[in-house]
Amino acid sequence: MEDQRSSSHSDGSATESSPLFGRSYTYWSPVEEGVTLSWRDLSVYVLLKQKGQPYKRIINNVSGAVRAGSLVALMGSSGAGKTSLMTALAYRTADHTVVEGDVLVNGQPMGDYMRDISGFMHQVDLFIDHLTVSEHLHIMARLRLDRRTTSQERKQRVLEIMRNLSLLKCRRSKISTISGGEKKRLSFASELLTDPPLLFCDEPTTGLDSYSAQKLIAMMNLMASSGKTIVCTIHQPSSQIFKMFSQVILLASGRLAYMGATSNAAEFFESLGYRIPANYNPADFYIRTLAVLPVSEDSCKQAIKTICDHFAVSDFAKEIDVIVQYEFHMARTMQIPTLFTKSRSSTFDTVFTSSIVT
Ligand SMILES: Nc1ncnc2c1ncn2[C@@H]1O[C@H](COP(=O)(O)OP(=O)(O)OP(=O)(O)O)[C@@H](O)[C@H]1O
Repeated sequence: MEDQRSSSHSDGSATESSPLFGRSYTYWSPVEEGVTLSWRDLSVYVLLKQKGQPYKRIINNVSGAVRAGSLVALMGSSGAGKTSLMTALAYRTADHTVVEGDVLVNGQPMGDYMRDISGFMHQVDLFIDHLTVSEHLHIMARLRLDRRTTSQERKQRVLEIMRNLSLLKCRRSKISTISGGEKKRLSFASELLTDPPLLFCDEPTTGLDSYSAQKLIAMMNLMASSGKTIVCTIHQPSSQIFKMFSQVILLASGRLAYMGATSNAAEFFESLGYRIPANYNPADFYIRTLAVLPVSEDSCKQAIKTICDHFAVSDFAKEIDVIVQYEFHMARTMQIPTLFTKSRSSTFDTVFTSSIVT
């Protein structure tokens, strides 16, 4: 039987495959193989423009990995750092933001190519209201698809996307007249035109009724099972929607409170004495447990710190760490430089260590 870890090409060159993903490291092709995203010691800072406190740390030294074919829920109470972490992983941070740490995409340091291999669905839909659904998608196809794509191929792609996202029946409707659910699906469709292997979605279900939200996440789940990697920030998913996510990342005050299989989160919280009451939505329970309530701010912060500290040394964290270490080890073995620092301003170095507000 062939050894899964190593094989050789017809040209005799050695190939090392990840025992975790069966992926080759001798060439880099996220489109063919799906994307595994891994990050190590990632921190995000924002520029405050205040005297004496120029930077505030909003993501605090987190490491993690998301496998190809996963649908990941990035959750936490308001202000926990969900959007900040996701935009950093998507290489789409704002100018006033500094990201420190390493992010690898299938063992390669992330870079400007992220825009070519990933889609980003924004929380707020930006459309020209008087266009029809079909017109909007044709314009987006012209802008986003490879220049060599023929007009016939573009038409075909738009038709296929409308069919897959149940937009055919409203294709001739002006965007101003379609429903909230249809708008969300149109926004998602625009990101899917180029068929990116990696998708980031910022609160895709906000403003949707439960049926439309479930339908959208079910579509994402289907896409993930065909190999895409999809990361979503999400607020208050129903139990049914929450179960559709294979992995969950729980953030609290910029730290990791849990990351791993959605189905294992309850076990971790239970090990710390937080048992989900019967008939309670697990997603709501985690968010409540990690919320800082104004009436008991200090004790909430202490409880959150305890949870994050326990998670950092838990078996769940070790499991993730194995993947992260492996990805970085392979990058090192293949002599790929992993250092990644985005939008680091020249003033950053001089003020950095003395001025961080956490
Ligand atoms: N430009 C900024 N200046 C100062 N603070 C900021 C800035 N951007 C973000 N923050 C703070 O960083 C923290 C994390 O923000 P982020 O938007 O990532 O949180 P979130 O979990 O996505 O929140 P929400 O669920 O409310 O959208 C918040 O406390 C926010 O106020």
